[in-house]
Amino acid sequence: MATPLSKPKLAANLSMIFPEVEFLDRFAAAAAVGFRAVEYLFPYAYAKTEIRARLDSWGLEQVLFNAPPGDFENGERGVAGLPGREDEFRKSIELALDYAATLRCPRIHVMAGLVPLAGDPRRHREVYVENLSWAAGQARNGSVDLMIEPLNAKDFPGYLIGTPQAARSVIEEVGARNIKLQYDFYHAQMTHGRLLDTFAAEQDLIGHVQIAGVPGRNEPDDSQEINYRAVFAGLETMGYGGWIGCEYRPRGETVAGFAWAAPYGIGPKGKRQG
Ligand SMILES: O=C(O)C(=O)[C@@H](O)CO
Ligand SMILES: [Mg+2]
Repeated sequence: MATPLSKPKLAANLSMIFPEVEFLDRFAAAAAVGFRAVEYLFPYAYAKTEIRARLDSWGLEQVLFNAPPGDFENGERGVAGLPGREDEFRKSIELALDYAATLRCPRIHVMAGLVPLAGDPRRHREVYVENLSWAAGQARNGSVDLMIEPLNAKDFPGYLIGTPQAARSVIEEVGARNIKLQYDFYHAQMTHGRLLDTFAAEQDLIGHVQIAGVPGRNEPDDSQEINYRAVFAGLETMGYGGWIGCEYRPRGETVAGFAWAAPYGIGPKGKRQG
């Protein structure tokens, strides 16, 4: 059995965990079980000062959120790679950077978007590279890194970036040091497996990590395909010291599902990670 990573830096994904309480109350819930950092999809329905106040009240660090993704409710998954949406993209980055400054958040996930069946993937990729090049310049002023994340094709059919290799080729073409890869072990297992090998191959670009069990995207525990004790041990061996977002859908009540996280100080008796 792999030795647990001595102290994986776990961040609570407030879009997925603690659905029992309202969004703004999830900050308190995360702190109460021992988290000291949070991430989530979108803050834009709330005043940035209100979120800042929650972070301060509970002594939490904001480590990631997403740029506005287009019409998310109606299925859009980002506009960065959508031809004809360049103005909207620029406004979305300006808004995200404004929130990032107040939330003191060093990372923004920029979703690429879906290529329609009749679309030309090469054209979408071209627009994606152009948009990211512009956004990287804007983000550099605020010392923010922009993340791009390969998403699996079962949950996100048509998503422009499906593999770490595709992400790498975009990042290298943009050539900006503040564009990084968000490596989500859930999507990686759903798409290609060989998790630690592929992580090692891309590690020079990786700026953030997320986890969930496969196949259900539930708690990352022993009932699921991925052995996270081995993953955490591998990350430690490779010297990954960044945040690990807990981006999963609890099967039941969130706190009752934290048995997997107890060795890392998260749970009903969770003490704050040092
Ligand atoms: O679904 C994921 O995985 C994410 O990290 C989101 O930011 C995109 O839906
Ligand atoms: Mg993810």
